[in-house]
Amino acid sequence: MVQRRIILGIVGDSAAGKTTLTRGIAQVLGEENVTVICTDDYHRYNRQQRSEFGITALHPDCNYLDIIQQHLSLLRGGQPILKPIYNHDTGNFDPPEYIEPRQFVIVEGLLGYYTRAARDCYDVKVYLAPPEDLRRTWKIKRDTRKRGYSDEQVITALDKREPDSEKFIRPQRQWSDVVVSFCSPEDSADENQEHLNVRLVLRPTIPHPDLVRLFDPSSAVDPYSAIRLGLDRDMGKPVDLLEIDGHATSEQVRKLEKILCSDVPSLESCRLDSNVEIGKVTGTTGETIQSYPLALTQLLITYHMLKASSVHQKIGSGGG
Ligand SMILES: Nc1ncnc2c1ncn2[C@@H]1O[C@H](COP(=O)(O)OP(=O)(O)OP(=O)(O)O)[C@@H](O)[C@H]1O
Ligand SMILES: O=C(CO)[C@H](O)[C@H](O)COP(=O)(O)O
Repeated sequence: MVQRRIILGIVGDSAAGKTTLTRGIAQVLGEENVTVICTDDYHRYNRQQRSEFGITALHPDCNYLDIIQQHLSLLRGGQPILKPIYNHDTGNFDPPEYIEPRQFVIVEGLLGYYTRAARDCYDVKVYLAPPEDLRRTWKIKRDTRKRGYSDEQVITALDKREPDSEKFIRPQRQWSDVVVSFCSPEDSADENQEHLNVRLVLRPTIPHPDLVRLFDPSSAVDPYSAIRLGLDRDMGKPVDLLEIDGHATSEQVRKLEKILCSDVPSLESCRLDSNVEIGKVTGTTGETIQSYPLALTQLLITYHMLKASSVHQKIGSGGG
């Protein structure tokens, strides 16, 4: 019997940090166990056509959502796909690629949760939602450095895309199990990305680790702690909120790490001490930064992937 694959969705607007988050999770799970699919490859039109037709890459009609759906379903069942390739250097399509899914499949892109049938294919759904000003900064720096655009071209494109971001991209937040927002500390005007905080909205749609163990029950809740857990509402629904500051100490980070590892022992080998790649991000000027908030976000998502995998193995072997 072909073992079904575990599928992680990472959805968010352009330059919201999807590739950065994905890279670390793939490293933690072991690159040899992971297939990464970017749904930019399913654009219906090339760059020139989009410009002629006056349609943005964010519009559902500009993407083969039906084929994404079919491919997700095939990948989940362990079947191969012939995936198109969109080339960001040329703005055109390359010959398609034959892909056989490995144990874990990470699907990152703009419209991954747009259709119900696609949403039903994921084991874990993450939505990336940095504040818009931070995302615009990331997009301008990334597109000018890596995709050959000028500052003015990126700003014009961002403004032109805004109505589609609002209408088609941002509403997908509601379908996610975890919303990840990296953001500058409130008291910091600069964009020192080494110290970005993370705000994790944890919806009760999947079972999260018992994070209350992070805190000493005998002491009062410390609102100034660098790791905080609370209750909140997101898009009108009750959620848990885990906040991790960029200046969290290694002691606090290890405590959280220990909780994740105690539930999923196979995470032990992925701890920050032994895994130098986790939490790494290429800064906007090309420098490499290591971020505890990013590392812990990657560990938490990996935790959910491994949990989903162990549940399916149990079901597959007839266990409860
Ligand atoms: N957690 C983070 N901390 C600091 N900088 C980040 C973080 N995530 C992303 N960035 C910055 O934003 C840029 C864009 O990120 P990334 O390429 O991961 O976005 P993306 O969502 O995959 O974009 P696209 O969908 O357009 O390909 C990165 O090159 C990096 O400079
Ligand atoms: O929103 C995007 C996600 O990466 C890109 O802008 C879209 O894929 C089109 O790519 P390009 O600008 O290279 O033609």
